[in-house]
Amino acid sequence: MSEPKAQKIRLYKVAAEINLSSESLMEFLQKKGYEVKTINTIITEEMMNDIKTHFKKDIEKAEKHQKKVEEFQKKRVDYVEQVETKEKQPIAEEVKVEEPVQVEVQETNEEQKSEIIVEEEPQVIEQKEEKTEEVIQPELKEEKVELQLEDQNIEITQEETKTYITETEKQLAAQKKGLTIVGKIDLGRKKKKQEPKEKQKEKTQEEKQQPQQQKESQQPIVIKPAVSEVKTEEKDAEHKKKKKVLKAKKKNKQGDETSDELIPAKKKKKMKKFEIDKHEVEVAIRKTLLAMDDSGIGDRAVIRKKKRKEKAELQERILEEKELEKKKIKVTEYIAVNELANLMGVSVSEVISKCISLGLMVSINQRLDVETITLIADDFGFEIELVEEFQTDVDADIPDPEETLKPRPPVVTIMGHVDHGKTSLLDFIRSANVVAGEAGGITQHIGAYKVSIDGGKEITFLDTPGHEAFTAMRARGAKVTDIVVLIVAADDAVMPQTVEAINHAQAANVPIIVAINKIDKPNSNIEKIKQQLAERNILVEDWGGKYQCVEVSAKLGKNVDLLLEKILLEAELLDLKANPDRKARGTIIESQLDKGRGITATVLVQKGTLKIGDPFIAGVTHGRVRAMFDERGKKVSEAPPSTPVLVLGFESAPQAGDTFVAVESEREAREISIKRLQVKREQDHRQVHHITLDEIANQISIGGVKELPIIVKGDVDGSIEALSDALMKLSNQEVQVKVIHKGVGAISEGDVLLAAASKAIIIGFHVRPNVNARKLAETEKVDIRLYNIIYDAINEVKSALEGMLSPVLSEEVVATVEVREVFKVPKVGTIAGCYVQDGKIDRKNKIRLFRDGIAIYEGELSSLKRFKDDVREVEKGFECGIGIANFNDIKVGDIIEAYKVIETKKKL
Ligand SMILES: Nc1nc2c(ncn2[C@@H]2O[C@H](COP(=O)(O)OP(=O)(O)OP(=O)(O)O)[C@@H](O)[C@H]2O)c(=O)[nH]1
Repeated sequence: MSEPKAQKIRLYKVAAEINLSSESLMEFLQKKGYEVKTINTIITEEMMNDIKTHFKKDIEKAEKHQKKVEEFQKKRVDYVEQVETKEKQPIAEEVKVEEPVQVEVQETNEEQKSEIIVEEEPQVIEQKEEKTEEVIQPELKEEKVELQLEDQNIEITQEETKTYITETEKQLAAQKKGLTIVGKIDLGRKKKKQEPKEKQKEKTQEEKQQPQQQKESQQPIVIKPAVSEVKTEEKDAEHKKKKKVLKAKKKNKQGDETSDELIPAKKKKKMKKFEIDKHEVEVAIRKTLLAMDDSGIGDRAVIRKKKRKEKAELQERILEEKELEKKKIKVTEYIAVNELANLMGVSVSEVISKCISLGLMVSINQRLDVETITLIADDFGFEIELVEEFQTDVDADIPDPEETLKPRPPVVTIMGHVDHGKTSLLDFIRSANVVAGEAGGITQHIGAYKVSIDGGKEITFLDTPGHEAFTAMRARGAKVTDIVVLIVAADDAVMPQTVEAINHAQAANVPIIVAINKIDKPNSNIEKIKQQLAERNILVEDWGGKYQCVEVSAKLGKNVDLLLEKILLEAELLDLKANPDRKARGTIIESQLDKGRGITATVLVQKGTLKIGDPFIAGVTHGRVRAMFDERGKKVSEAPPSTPVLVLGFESAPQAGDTFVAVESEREAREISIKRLQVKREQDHRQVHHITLDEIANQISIGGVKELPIIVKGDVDGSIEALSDALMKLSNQEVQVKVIHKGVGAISEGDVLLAAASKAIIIGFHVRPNVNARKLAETEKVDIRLYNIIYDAINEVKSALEGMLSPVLSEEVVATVEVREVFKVPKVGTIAGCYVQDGKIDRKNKIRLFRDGIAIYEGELSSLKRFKDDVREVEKGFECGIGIANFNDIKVGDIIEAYKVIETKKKL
């Protein structure tokens, strides 16, 4: 009992003590915010306080009741003592049979006590038993024997009751530890419930019989108490004792038929004092029993089992749903390959190879259509859910009625391997056009331009950068391109990127015109190129194929006009038409951050006519056309189909490849933009989540992958895409390059924070960090690298990656030297006179000293001399003097092996 309160007070016990079901108490505590899981939960002091406050009335009631019981008990004990004192006096003869009866009385009391104050019971019982024996022994032994024989049943009952009481007492005593709230009535009741019902019945009947027995035995017993009340009680006890024999007999013969009705009203009145308490107790017992019947131990176990089962089922269902949820990915149409891979938590290469197996040549940043996305997702066991916001009416590309269509210029993309002459060709065409057109116009790079050919015809060229890393741009080019000019240098050959270009064009079902360039070069071999193209299923016209072919010299401009003619011819065949009299619709070619003008983007209008003041939506951004410029920086007010224009008025930078749609009102534009942004945010969020998963998965499969997270910021969207693409391509099984963020604009504090959090480096292409970002980068130790040339960025990252690959250290023995003499030089130490047997020993070499074939020292040279001069190296066949740093124990016959450590960086 002296244990601290906080210990071992379990919920069910407290519940019992305040006459409450454990479940109700649990519910109460749970509502209070406690973590209560079972009825065995230990009640903390805090909980106890809450309980006390909330169940104040119940506790008070219980306490009141307890007090009453105690009072009663006290009186009872006093009375028993009185009786006992009297009995010990010579009234023995009359009270011969009294003892066992007294036990009976006590038994009844004990029962009550067991319900009330259990701790005291064992003593009471024992004492009384002893007393009984004591009294009996000197008295009529015969009777006692007879009584015992006759009363076997009763004796057994007594025994059982005692055992029961002792157990109850023990349990309660254990339960009582540390509890201050009394009110043990329920506990007793609880235990009582466990007692066979018959026994309870018996007891109740015994109790009920008492007055009757009293009545019956009243006459032969002479009792002398002075106070009438005590007298009555005494009589009661005596009668009970006497009647015990009768009762036992009765029991045997008639069973338990005695009822309350048989009790005379008078006696009942006299008993009232006890019966009030008794009644209360009985009511309480019945209540508790009723409550317990509802949730009896057996029932509770079943309920618990049921609940557990239900819980398990629910959890299983949740898990299943989660699993299903996991297998469901929300995508928007034209999601890029890498985004799709991230969403599915698979590697990009897996998605790409899946695309290839579907006959699609794709790059990392290439956007996919719904059908492809569905097919790929299905292959990886994912279900796709198309996010509607990206498919609003605005996006629905409703075909225009035939009669509204008018011819439009072809959009041409020049593709080819590096250095095969793309830029030269584009430049020649442009410059020739400039000369032919408006002289003096300053050519601006806007990613696309339109040229006018003699006869009023026009061709729009997409000026996609010619670097191999610009795969994404090419892919995007193919989406808006009507014709691809495949350029192959006649002095070179069909190269990997030539093949890639062919694949892209064919995948997009875009006709190809072959331009064999550099025919002015003496080593040019046109036929070889045609041959190689034929091997790739590109059979040129003069070889009997369908592909138009022009042999040009971009440098000299030779046959360039012919090429343009062929383009127009091809366009005619394609019968390119668009409705210029509708709201414009096009594609973002690239977006830039212009110092003076803010965010600008090149839009290639594909349908309708874009006018100044038009509200528009482009990807997740929107705006209103504030101004438009052509590639010469000339302001234009209208842009008909196939016209590239630099548009001002974007709210934020759009992405290359985004669809540009002019809408009726700015409000509509804003609403769609907000919706799209929400979807995008959700997607980004999910993507980050999946990247993490991907990382983990990869880490497991690869076994500790090292990775380099990168943030790419640049001035032009196209360059960013290309750079990111190229950087990600540097990934291999050992090192993963992850572009965790990319965007147009200066390097901001946000970028630095992101880099710090992700241990990423920032690559700025044509952009710089602002002052705050620079300061933050210094404190956060974030590496910001700025480049103006794409190659440099790629090469540096490549070397960074090589650095990350643990270098391979190897040794190379460079010389074997024999010690032939040993000199002790004061203040210097031991110098060995040596002969270089093999190789060439260098002053910087590391050495190992072998004696009898065993390496006894490893270290460095302290001196290397030829005669008296210090030398850097000594060659085979020469003598030299060698001093070993921190080592003097050199002996004649020792062999010095000189070696150097070679650190080989693993190449990607
Ligand atoms: N002799 C000769 N040289 C050419 C011709 N066309 C291009 N060149 C040269 O080839 C080199 C590469 O030409 P570019 O136009 O830069 O090639 P590119 O395909 O645009 O190269 P990237 O932009 O790096 O992809 C330059 O030095 C050009 O001068 C040509 O018709 N004849």
